[in-house]
Amino acid sequence: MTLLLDGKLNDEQKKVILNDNSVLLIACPGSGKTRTLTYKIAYEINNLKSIREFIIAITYTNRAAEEIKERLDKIGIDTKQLWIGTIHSFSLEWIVRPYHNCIDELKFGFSILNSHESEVLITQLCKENYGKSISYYDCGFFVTPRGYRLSCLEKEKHYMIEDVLRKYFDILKDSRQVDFEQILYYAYQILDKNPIIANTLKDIIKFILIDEYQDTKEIQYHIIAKILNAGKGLSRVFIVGDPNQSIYSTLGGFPMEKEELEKIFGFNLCEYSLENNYRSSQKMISYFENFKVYESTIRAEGDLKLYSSKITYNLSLSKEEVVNEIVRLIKFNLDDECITANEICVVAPQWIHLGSITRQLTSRLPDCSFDGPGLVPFSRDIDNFWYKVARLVLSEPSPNFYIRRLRWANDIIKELEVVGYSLDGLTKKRLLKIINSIVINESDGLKHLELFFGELCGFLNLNIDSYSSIKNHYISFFESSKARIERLKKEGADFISDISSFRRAFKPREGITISTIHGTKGEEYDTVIGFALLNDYLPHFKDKNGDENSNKLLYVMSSRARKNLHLISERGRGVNYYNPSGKSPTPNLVGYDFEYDVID
Ligand SMILES: Nc1ncnc2c1ncn2[C@@H]1O[C@H](COP(=O)(O)OP(=O)(O)OP(=O)(O)O)[C@@H](O)[C@H]1O
Repeated sequence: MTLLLDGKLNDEQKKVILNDNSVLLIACPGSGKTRTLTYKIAYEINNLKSIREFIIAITYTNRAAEEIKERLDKIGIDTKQLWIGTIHSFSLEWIVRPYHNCIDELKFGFSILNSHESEVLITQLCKENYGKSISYYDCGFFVTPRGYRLSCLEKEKHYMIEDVLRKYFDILKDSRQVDFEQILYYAYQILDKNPIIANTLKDIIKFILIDEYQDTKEIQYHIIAKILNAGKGLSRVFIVGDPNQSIYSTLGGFPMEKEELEKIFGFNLCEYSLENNYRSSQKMISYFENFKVYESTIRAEGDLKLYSSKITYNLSLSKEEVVNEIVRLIKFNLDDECITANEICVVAPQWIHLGSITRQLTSRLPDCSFDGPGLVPFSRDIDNFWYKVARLVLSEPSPNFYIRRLRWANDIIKELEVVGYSLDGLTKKRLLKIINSIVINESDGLKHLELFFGELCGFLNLNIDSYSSIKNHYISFFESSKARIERLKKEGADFISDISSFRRAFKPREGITISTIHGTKGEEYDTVIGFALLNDYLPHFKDKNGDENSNKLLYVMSSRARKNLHLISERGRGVNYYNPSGKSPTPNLVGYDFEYDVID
């Protein structure tokens, strides 16, 4: 395939792509996983024998799916026979929607409860039944082939949570609603009880890719296994990830062992690894290798291989001095290291520390802009029809985004077709033109969208009262966005309801990023500044596997940095009667004997 000769792939990557068997690929940080996946998909699309065959690529987030789609567009690959998205979307589109009549609870139809609606319902049940003893945040659960498991680490709360969830599931059953986790459960049940369905799917699905397998849940492996098993080795799989970066174990994610994968799939996997890191300096790699939980080889191969990284660790500051120190480090990176603001990321282990630091940094560095945590004023529910429309309303109609926006317009057209709206010659290009032509003069973001949607419906002659799912999505989009804006305003983000905050969600990354460590998964920056690296936060005080999980988080955080890394374990946080000197530094950092740099 000539595409593989375009010089963008190294020999390791090429070998993996050209392997025509099923593959397990362990890819170290910065080894070009996304590039390898993109070319592998291109290669497999090229090898399909019939127009009825499909390739399925399962990504951890919708954002990763978008990125791969865009890269395929760029290299000119026709993606008609590719389906790419999260396991939830796959399970819904390919299994639960087409075969819901195999499940008693769903056979008379069902609707999807989005995460906001689920939060409202569980919050109400907690309050009604247990006052303030438990909250929505205690009630996290994930499904397994044998039923659901709670993610709350406080065992003494479990009997209350189980009671609330029982009531919650009963309400969902009576109202024929399904939440996100249940999509996986029902998909598994459908395949498990009806082997003929897996048999039909295996004839269409010739190849399945799973990205970030280290964060894949047991039930997800088993859903895929049902299809592969039916194929008796004729449908192939390509699994890629890095066990050292498995940071979602509380949500049930884990890297399944090769032997176990082979057992459930019913065939052998060829194991490969990508060991060249194109991101970081050798010094940075040597630093983060210390946090490895699984053995692996990592070689610096990028342009920054010999870069003289600054790696600092400060444990003497008080919490009152943290902002000053972060400002000093940002200025050092901007002024002395000539690093741009876009390439700096400030991280902490938990959300609670980020709101106030964003506000303080914004006022201390007025010339810098910040891409803060959760600063998106509407809910990003990818399955919501009006979210899909909002993406087009809020993104810039520039040539750079034309292909992406055309694809988004196509998603809307498909959705309109599904609900039975007569398209009457409406194409994606025409829809885009209509949207680009609408002008609304309203600075409040939600009002702006309301007016825009109204105009658009007028143009399309679309009466939303005639389409129940579109109407429900409308209500849900505005209700969840209002709730989100209220919460963000309470946290001090007064500017959040302005249309400019809405638009920012679809602009390329701008300014200094502020994020949790989890939120930096898959990202890369020149400089990473980590603070609140303290015992109880990292590792979390209830984490029974704290030592291993804190190593993995430190590994993920440090491996995002290309050039510089600055770590801070400040004193004086969490001071109380029993703990007058506050939380101590993260043990895995204090115990690491490294010759840190000092920046005067
Ligand atoms: N063959 C190659 N030659 C040179 N650079 C490459 C090659 N493959 C990938 N890269 C570059 O390496 C960098 C890291 O790639 P990418 O972000 O895909 O890594 P990753 O494996 O997903 O990392 P992580 O698991 O840490 O998120 C990117 O800047 C990418 O352009």
